[in-house]
Amino acid sequence: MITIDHVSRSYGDVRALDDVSIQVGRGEIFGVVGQSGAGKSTLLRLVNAIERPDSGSVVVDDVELSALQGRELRAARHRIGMVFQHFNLVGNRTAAQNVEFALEAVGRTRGDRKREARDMLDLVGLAHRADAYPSELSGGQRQRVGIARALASKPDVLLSDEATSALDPETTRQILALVQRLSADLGLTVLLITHEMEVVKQICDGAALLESGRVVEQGPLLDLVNTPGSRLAHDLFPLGEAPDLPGFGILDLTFAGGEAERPTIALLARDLGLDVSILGATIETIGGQQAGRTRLAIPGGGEATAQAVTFLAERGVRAEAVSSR
Ligand SMILES: Nc1ncnc2c1ncn2[C@@H]1O[C@H](COP(=O)(O)OP(=O)(O)OP(=O)(O)O)[C@@H](O)[C@H]1O
Repeated sequence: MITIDHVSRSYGDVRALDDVSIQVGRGEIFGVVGQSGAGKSTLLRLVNAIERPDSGSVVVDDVELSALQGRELRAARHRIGMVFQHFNLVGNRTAAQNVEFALEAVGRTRGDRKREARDMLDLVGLAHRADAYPSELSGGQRQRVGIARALASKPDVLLSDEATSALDPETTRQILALVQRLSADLGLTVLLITHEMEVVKQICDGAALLESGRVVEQGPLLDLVNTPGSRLAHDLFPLGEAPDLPGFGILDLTFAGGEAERPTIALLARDLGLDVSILGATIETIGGQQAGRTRLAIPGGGEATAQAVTFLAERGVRAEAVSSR
């Protein structure tokens, strides 16, 4: 649905994007993460056809955006909805009128606009506040209006620019659940940029990590979790600094999919006769499957730790020795 193919974009001497290729399938929710200045907003502007790449191509729904001009370009933009961190609502217009603006842009009649705007607000659970002004709405409600507006022209693609960064954790969860439901119900493809790993964990099917304009990792979330040394996996499931425990080896285990449900650690302790301690664990449901990381202290140091790594590998659990003495 979205194919970003070998795209580069520079501003003067700054190479904001450097040979970036990302594919997002229809109905998929894909997250792009990276530190400030990594190139996330630039990427979104290219997918939104606000800017063009210096080289490479951006194809959305089989249409190459960089080849379009004038009316065709405007029509293609209406196939793409956008939500923003600070909602970007018009302050002296009601929630309904904000949504009607988007419908006016695609040429709906006045009567249709009113009806469709109410329908859209209903879809995001805000029909009862249709006549409220943005200043009378909470942050979460404003973002619901922003989503209703973005989806009013019935786009195939929703782009989200840090849409939950200004919201508290509970409101963030509710807005993400709404986006996930809309994506499933409407077959909407979602590309979101965020610096919040919680967002990626809660709703993304896949993710890419951008660094200085380059993609350093990308893939389906469960594959990333299973990739040795994956930085995204470490960021998704942080265990913090490894403690210094003399006489113990420290092992970080990564579980993804079915292994999380098996009593692997109990087997390790029983079969190898090790008094294993669990120092930390983080387990979540990703794409309907359990995934996470667990940090163990293995008594006996190097040899016992190596034995444990082999034991776990034989059972499909990846273990990395963090430190051993
Ligand atoms: N219009 C512009 N003119 C000049 N430089 C720009 C422009 N837009 C982006 N850049 C530069 O390109 C690089 C990538 O910027 P971009 O805004 O895409 O990063 P980002 O990952 O979105 O950062 P943030 O999370 O802070 O928004 C930065 O070095 C930035 O200074």
